[in-house]
Amino acid sequence: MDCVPLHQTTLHKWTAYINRLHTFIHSIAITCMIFHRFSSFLFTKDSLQIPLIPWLLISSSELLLCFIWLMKSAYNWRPISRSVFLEKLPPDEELPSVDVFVCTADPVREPPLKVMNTVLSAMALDYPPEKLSVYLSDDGGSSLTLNGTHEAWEFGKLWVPFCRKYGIKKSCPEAYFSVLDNNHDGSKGFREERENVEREYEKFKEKLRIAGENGGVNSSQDHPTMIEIIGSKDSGNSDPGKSEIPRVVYVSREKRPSHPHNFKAGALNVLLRVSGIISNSPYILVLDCDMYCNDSTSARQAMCFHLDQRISSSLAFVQFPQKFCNISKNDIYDAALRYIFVVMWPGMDGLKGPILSGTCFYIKRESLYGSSTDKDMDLIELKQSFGPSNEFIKSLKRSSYYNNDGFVTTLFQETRFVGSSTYEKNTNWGNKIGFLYDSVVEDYFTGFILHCRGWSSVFCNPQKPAFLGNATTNLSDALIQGTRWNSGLLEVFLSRFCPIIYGLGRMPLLDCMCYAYFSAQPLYFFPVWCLAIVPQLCLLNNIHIYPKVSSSWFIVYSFVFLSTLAIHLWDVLRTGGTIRIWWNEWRVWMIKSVTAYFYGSLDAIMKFFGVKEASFVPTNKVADGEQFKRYQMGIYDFQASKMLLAPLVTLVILNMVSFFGGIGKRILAGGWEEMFGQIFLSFFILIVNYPIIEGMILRRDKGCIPTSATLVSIAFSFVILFLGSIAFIYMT
Ligand SMILES: O=c1ccn([C@@H]2O[C@H](COP(=O)(O)OP(=O)(O)O[C@H]3O[C@H](CO)[C@@H](O)[C@H](O)[C@H]3O)[C@@H](O)[C@H]2O)c(=O)[nH]1
Ligand SMILES: [Mn+2]
Repeated sequence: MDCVPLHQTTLHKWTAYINRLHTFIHSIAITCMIFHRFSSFLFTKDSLQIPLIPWLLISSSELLLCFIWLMKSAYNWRPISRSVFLEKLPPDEELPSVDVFVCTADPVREPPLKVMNTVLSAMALDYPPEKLSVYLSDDGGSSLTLNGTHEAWEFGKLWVPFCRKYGIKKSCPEAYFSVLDNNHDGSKGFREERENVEREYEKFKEKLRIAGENGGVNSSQDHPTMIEIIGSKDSGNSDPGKSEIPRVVYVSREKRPSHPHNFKAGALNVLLRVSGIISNSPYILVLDCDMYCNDSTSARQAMCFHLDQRISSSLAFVQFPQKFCNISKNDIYDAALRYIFVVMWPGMDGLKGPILSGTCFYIKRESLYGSSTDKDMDLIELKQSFGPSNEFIKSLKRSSYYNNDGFVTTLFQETRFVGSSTYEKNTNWGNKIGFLYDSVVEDYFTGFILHCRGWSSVFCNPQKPAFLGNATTNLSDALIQGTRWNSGLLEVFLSRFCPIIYGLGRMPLLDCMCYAYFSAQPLYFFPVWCLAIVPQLCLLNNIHIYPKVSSSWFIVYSFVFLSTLAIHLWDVLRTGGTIRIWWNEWRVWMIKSVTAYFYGSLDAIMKFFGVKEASFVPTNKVADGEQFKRYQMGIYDFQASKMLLAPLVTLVILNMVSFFGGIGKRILAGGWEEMFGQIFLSFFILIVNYPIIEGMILRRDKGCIPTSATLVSIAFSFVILFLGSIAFIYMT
């Protein structure tokens, strides 16, 4: 059979050349720098005489920065982009079926209306409806969500045919009705129908609102399995092959306090089993409850890769970028995670493919079943891996099937069985099959193991965002979320699956470096903390740690500094960013290093020593009006816990003291040449973190830094300064 190419790949040759050249030059510079750092300490008796402890801290920081930079350079090696040929897809009858998994966990932090919009947007995907099933996992076990699903189904009966009839791509009702549609304004029939659907949508919203007001409280940690195939009773559709709207299944797995439920990964694995028994589609779209489909053609786009015979056999998943509808122009918290989706993922796409990113991906079911589906496994072995359900084991060998009315009670019982909290006991779920449990960033870890097993992935980043979600738009939420991610990432780094060790030999070196960078990234906290404290204390105590301005070694250090700034600027500008974004990303990086990376690392280290258990606080999806306004205006909102603020403010105060103190001393005692590097470093830290100074001194609104946090930080800074001076007097 002829192999029709369904997509095409473009290598960004010039970008790759420039990147590689930079990597080469920068490597030479950092080698010189490290050489100087060590030789000036060990051999020469020149003017750089640093006491042992500061030297150790500074040199290990520099080494760590170099190591992380080296890993990161792999992302720049071979950036590509891709485009698809939708018109070359096989006819609808030949398309494989798709199961959509939507996860929700908490009706308060994740309002049912949002979740239902996601469900509806998935129901209205531009795909044969009989080949589409939408599964909603409700970890909260909330009657509000179940009730909402019923209402969504009712409204879906109107919404889905409406989208199909008029080819509406923005298939999320809330998003669709919030903009005036001028594509179709000519036809009167359309306008009438749109008005009618909009009225029904308002009614639907009202019903959810009223239910929300009267809703009871459920125990999200302790409830039985609850599975319902919505609308199966009243579908009245004698010919399921011709159904108008996709099947919707509500799944709330059993949760008991005595059994670990493994958070989102656990929920997804239950969906894998339940859907295996019900529809067993070969491809699965995974969505977070706040990520709606913004372009209904995404399933077809994904099929342009999954069905392209040049790559399909080893392709595990097609990852779309996470994009957000609530990002402001300045995006002061870098909530869009811009760098990840515009620089890193396209870079990995040129290698074995991007990292699995939690949501917005179409994955091949088979890839999640590990090597256990080998044909020659017998029933006992299969049951040891997959658990005792016969029906589920049967599904492993059977291709997808759709039976609406043929769905009998015994099968239904079986779905409840596979959703029970003890089902996975002594099986390979979460360990070798399904989404993996070893890290709270189940996406990163599962993707890593898939790549280790030889699967590849593809990054599909169309002009029109295929999915849109809600990003965290306040400092507190962003840092709490970042702490969880970084804890999970470092957890992998510290485990036996550490990418640079486990990955080597299982995947190409460059991919290995990309994975290593990601999991080592929380360690940025160490150099950032050190370089924001040690040179400053040295400055105040007349110890110089960088070469004199007139020395040629000074050029090496300056070059490393400027070249790091420059390559980042190049990355931002070549991907359509601005200087402002570049500067902003620096600031966010520093803020995160001091807080989220730091606490994330602490968390991971405590888990490593068994002092702490894994936890997953779902991110808040309800925006505070005032905070959101400030975010939109580009004004930092420092309403966060002291635990998050104190480190930031302390370091800023410390740098203010050392900057002004350092200059004062130079005026009195001279020594500008030796101390220039350190004075500049403090200056740089201060201008990058200017909003913190502003929030502490100049602002008096609700989002400013609370006086109590400032006082605590002043106390901390004095302790550090005091300890620093004692240590230096003692050492020198
Ligand atoms: O016990 C849980 C906890 C969470 N979730 C769901 O998981 C999703 C992601 O949770 P969220 O609180 O939104 O976390 P984020 O940090 O925003 O999520 C990012 O990071 C996660 C890994 O930490 C990935 O799984 C996500 O896809 C990615 O968007 C949401 O739909 C939740 O409802 C569950 O189903 N069960
Ligand atoms: Mn989220």
